[in-house]
Amino acid sequence: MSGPFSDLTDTIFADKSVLSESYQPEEILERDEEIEAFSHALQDVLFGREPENIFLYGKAGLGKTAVTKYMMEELESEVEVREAADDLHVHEINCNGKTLFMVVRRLVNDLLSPDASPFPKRGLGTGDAFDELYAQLDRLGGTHLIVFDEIDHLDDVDTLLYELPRARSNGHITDSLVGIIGISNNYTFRQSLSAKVKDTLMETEISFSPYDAGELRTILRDRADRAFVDGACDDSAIAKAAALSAQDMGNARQAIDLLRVGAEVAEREGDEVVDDAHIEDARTLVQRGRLRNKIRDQTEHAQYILETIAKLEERGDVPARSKEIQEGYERVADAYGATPLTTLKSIQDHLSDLHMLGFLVRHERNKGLSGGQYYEYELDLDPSIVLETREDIVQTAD
Ligand SMILES: Nc1ncnc2c1ncn2[C@@H]1O[C@H](COP(=O)(O)OP(=O)(O)OP(=O)(O)O)[C@@H](O)[C@H]1O
Repeated sequence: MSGPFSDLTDTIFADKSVLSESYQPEEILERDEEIEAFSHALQDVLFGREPENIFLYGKAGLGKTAVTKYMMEELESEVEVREAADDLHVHEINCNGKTLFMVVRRLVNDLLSPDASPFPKRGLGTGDAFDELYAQLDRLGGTHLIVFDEIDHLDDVDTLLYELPRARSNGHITDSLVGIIGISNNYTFRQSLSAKVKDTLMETEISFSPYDAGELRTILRDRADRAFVDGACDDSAIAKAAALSAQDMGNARQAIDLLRVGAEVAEREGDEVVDDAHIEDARTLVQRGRLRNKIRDQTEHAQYILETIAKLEERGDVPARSKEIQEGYERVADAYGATPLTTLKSIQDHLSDLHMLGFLVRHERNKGLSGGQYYEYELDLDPSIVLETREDIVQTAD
């Protein structure tokens, strides 16, 4: 019997998971200098000495997390064979959206013995959480490396960076050693710290620069060898994905995404080899995906305004003045059962924000001799993206 799946065979992918976000490469390519600096900073761990603090800086997708995971695994296996090294414990925590209390509490809970009850969410303060953290570190002993991802997002990072690195010299811990590894997208993070912390924090800084097209080609070729059936991906497709990502931000995640989506396009079209044209299509799809997310991030009323302009645009009624947009917006908001914003000024504020965010093009008009100046607006993206995204949002809300 033949069904919808019976004709499907995988002629392109040998192991698609190699192109997924969760895949951890066995080998890190094109980051020799960063790995060298990282090993140097970590070497004290092998001799049972207090680790250096390490801060990694760099924009998204430049390998900070991949390199850190790789270094931690390599260090863990080296520690096993070194007599002078203490037991090594690695802890990882993402600081985005967390308070200092939440972060310290999470660490305490990671360290507690499995039968102990978790540190309470309420009733105790950050000082109590630090006391418990120190007690647990000493209970376990050994060396603890704590990786704080997105450390610049932490609310009271000054306290963390004042307390933890000095825990031993201040006598809070005696039987354990602690090192901090901070990861941040923000190069000015260090400048934002208080003078007290800046003066006392001794750290090694490692900065990750954007990959160039050649480096991205090496990374992609290695992934492609594992991900695809032999001969299923043209070298020129790899070069194209590398070049497009290098032109943008030199982001390896983006380059890998282009390759994966390009291969999916080829597969859908029934082609057996991924080529440049598939990568071009992938770029359009990825860009559309990014725009959709950007639309979803807008407030409800900003989205109604975008939807209004998209509808005006489909009827050929753009560029439009804010008064016309307001009339359309009121109908759109009503249709969703929402109470529309009432003043023209609030619509104009939204329009100005949406223009700043790159959603709208704004034209300045003068009324000639009668004086006065006003603006007209139209979308700076395909109206179908706005309308489709809105439809999706409405459907998932139902
Ligand atoms: N040098 C490299 N060799 C192999 N794979 C890499 C390399 N650099 C990055 N990657 C891959 O690219 C993707 C993004 O890298 P990673 O998550 O390490 O970036 P990041 O700098 O931590 O970015 P973010 O701040 O966005 O988390 C991952 O899939 C990672 O495996």
